[in-house]
Amino acid sequence: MIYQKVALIGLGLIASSIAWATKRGNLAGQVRGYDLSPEARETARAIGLCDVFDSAAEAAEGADLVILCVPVGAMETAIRAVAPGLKPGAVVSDVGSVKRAVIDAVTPHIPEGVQFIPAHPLAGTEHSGPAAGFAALFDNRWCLVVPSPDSDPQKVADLCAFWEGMGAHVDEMDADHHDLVLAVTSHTPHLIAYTMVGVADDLRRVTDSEVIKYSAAGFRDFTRIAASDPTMWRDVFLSNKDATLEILGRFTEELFALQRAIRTGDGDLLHDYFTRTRAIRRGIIDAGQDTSAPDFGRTPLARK
Ligand SMILES: NC(=O)c1ccc[n+]([C@@H]2O[C@H](COP(=O)([O-])OP(=O)(O)OC[C@H]3O[C@@H](n4cnc5c(N)ncnc54)[C@H](O)[C@@H]3O)[C@@H](O)[C@H]2O)c1
Ligand SMILES: O=C(O)C(=O)C[C@]1(C(=O)O)C=C[C@@H](O)C=C1
Repeated sequence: MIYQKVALIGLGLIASSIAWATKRGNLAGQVRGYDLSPEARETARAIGLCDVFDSAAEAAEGADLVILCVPVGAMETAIRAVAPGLKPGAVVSDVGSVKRAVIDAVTPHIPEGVQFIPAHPLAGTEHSGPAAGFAALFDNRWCLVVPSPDSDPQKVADLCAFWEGMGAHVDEMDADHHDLVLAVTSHTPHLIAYTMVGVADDLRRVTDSEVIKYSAAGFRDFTRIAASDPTMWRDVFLSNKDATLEILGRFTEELFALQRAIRTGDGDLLHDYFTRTRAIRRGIIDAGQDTSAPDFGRTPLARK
């Protein structure tokens, strides 16, 4: 057991997965939780997720670790609600998909004697809410921990051990580098998926239901990603503006180059480009880093 009491603020996909994974690994004596939505609290109680309280302050009372599991734009409200009652020596962490904006929003509200050690598990699905979580979500996935120079090494080690206990591999990263890397690997790809599904939806008006009826596997993958939570992703893009716009600018330039190659019939350019990208994918698989197994325990039935 790593912590006596762990409190989860926001009981959605990530928090509910943390609750199940914590129980599976016997990592805490008690898991406490609160969600702003009365329906989410009711569902969490009904499925026996954790001890659910009717205020954030009560949930965080006496907790050794408080994890903010709310959308990035709600992190400040969440820390304000728990800060006055935090136990001296407690650690506050989060799971937000963006790190710099969360650090800027949360740090000013951390009381004396409490440490804020941000984290981000690189695992998720397109589902949300307390019923969407399952214990295996973090198995063999990365969790990036973002300590500051002031972080107590023992508290960082405990938080890393907690994530490892939930099945994750842990790495430490600087907040700005995290935001740039995630803009490439997660944020911009989501925006492209949202856009592609929007384009198909516009086209559907022309081709009736053909776009959906004959959708191939690649497009179906886009629709899965584009079904992700609108609040979460609105907040991600507004909070990681600079890095996303930088990567989107580069993406647009490449897209124009490929568009031109198609128009001018430059088959060599297209072939060279696709050869390069195929080598990247094969390199990932050869390095044993491919985690895109078809199901990967995503089904809620695998919860316990
Ligand atoms: N979904 C993913 O794939 C994924 C992966 C890694 C990290 N994240 C990050 O994890 C966080 C949570 O994402 P999720 O997918 O679990 O979202 P979710 O929509 O499933 O759950 C978020 C919950 O927070 C609650 N909430 C909102 N404001 C609140 C407040 N002030 N106090 C208490 N509860 C509040 C909502 O009612 C909701 O139930 C986000 O910051 C997101 O960026 C998500
Ligand atoms: O698999 C998915 O559904 C996800 O989009 C998960 C995903 C990702 O982009 O990989 C989404 C957002 C996160 O912050 C971390 C993980």
